[in-house]
Amino acid sequence: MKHLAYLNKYFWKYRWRLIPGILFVIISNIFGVLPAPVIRLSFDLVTENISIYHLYHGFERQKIIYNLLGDSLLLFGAIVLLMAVLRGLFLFFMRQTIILMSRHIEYDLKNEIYAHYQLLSLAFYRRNNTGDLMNRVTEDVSRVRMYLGPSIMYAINTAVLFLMVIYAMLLVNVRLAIFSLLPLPVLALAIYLVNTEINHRSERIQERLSGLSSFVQESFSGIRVIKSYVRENFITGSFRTESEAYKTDSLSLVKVQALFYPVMLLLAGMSTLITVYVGGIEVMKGNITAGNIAEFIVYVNLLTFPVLSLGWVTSLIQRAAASQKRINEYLQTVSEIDQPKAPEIDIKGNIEFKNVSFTYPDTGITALKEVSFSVAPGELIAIIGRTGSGKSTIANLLMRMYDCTSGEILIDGKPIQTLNLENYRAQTGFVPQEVFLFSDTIANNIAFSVDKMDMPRVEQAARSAAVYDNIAAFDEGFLTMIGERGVTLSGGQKQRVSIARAVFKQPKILIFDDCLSAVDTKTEEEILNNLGEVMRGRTSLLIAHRISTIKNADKIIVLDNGKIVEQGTHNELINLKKVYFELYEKQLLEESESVN
Ligand SMILES: Nc1ncnc2c1ncn2[C@@H]1O[C@H](COP(=O)(O)OP(=O)(O)OP(=O)(O)O)[C@@H](O)[C@H]1O
Repeated sequence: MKHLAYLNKYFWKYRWRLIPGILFVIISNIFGVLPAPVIRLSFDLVTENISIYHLYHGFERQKIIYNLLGDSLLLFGAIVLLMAVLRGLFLFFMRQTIILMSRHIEYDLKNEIYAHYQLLSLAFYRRNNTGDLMNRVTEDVSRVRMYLGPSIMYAINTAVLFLMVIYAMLLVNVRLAIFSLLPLPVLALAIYLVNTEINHRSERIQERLSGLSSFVQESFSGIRVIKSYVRENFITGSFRTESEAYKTDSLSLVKVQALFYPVMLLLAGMSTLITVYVGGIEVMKGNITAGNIAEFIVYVNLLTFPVLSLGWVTSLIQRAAASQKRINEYLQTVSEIDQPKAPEIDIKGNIEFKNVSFTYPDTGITALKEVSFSVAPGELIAIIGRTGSGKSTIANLLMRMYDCTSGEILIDGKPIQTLNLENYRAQTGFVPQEVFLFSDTIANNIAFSVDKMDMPRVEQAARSAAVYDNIAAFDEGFLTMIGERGVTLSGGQKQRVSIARAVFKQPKILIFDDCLSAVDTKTEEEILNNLGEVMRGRTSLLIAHRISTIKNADKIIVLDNGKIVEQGTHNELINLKKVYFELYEKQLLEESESVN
């Protein structure tokens, strides 16, 4: 329950919906209880007057008594009807305030969680899977809403009604009151147990369902592999097994649900039965009137639904508390990357790594060891090395996706951690190794860094990335949709759109993480020539595997197993005749073999 206390700030925010809501609950219950004494009056009226009516048998007066009785009953009926209408009206207001409040809070909470997600570091996203992150904004928030809306509403309703009805019952007859209320706690407990079991089984079904959809999603994504390995039958079989488990669980849920209504009706019926039996004895003793029995039956019926909802509400609150606990875990997670409130400055592009070592927090892999190098503004630095040698890690640290474990990274002589993070990232263009494009138009993908579209700049960026002609060849040009429901770009086209996105930003520092691997050497040359223009006056960091890509760099760093093993210009490194030279020879050999 303490986890739900987090939501109290929202109750305060929406207090002018909650307080009238509670008032409407009270008023609607008054109109719910009042018909009971009216019904008692009308019952007693009939029983008392029926003998007088018979007494005047054969007399003119009998008709008058009959009419009088009829009129009075009609009046009582009209009063009961009016009360029901008024009760309905206030129930409507109650929903309009409390349920609406829950929807507003649901909206606020979703936004709060999502905004918090945006602040969290890359390491957080590595630690948690996407499905789990999504569930907290959707499923968990929906469960919390059930607490904020229906649970609170029914809980208040039950409390108010209980107080009113039990007070009214005790006023009439204590013994009858105790007897008629006796089965209700049993009813509440039974409903709670059945409900818990229903929730338990529903949860299992939900897990099965998400397992099933993940399975289907993965098999559709990997359909090419499935077909080429002729595994369709195997996959269909696996799907059938998953579906079978889902069916079995669904059937077991239906069995428990089938129990729900009979148990409820049986126990509610017991209350009425006891009321009539004990009430009858009390009438015979002369303690109460027959009208009181009718009145009590109305009371018992009034209490049945709140008692039912008590079990339901308890399990809803339990589920909401578990969900809020999960939500709080994320909301209380703070990003490892702190964002200092430093002033915004224009960076020049001087980069210096001083004895930088880095260990990935989630895996404990030390990816960089005592790395030191510096780049002057406007220089092009290239990094080459075997896979897993730590090249992308340098790019990650430079984008401040992580902070280094030891050593220091200086930008224009200032430690990177002291810079205004948003301002710094806004002046840095990053082309990641794994291309990611949004399901949107090509133009919007390229102009992702700005709110307002600038078509000439988009076209220029596309030219620099040597992808302009490809885009122009599409029927809708830059307005072509890409992604799930749009055209599928080739690997090389995607890489170039991704480059155009970074170039569009016109940043002070450009980082290309192995982003020319999917283009042929001719296109690579074209891109590098174009980028030569773009990169003038900007510091660039080019990560690559091919020496042809980087040989014109001002400085080349050769990484091996997280350490810098050589650094210098292409000619200097060739003259060293060590690691770089060997790599060069090997690549030349591979090229001449592929030509032959
Ligand atoms: N997000 C991560 N979390 C944990 N470990 C990581 C992460 N990214 C990389 N590593 C590990 O760090 C080491 C260096 O990886 P990195 O991606 O920097 O190499 P790379 O030189 O860019 O390789 P490639 O050329 O294959 O892209 C590897 O051992 C890798 O397994």
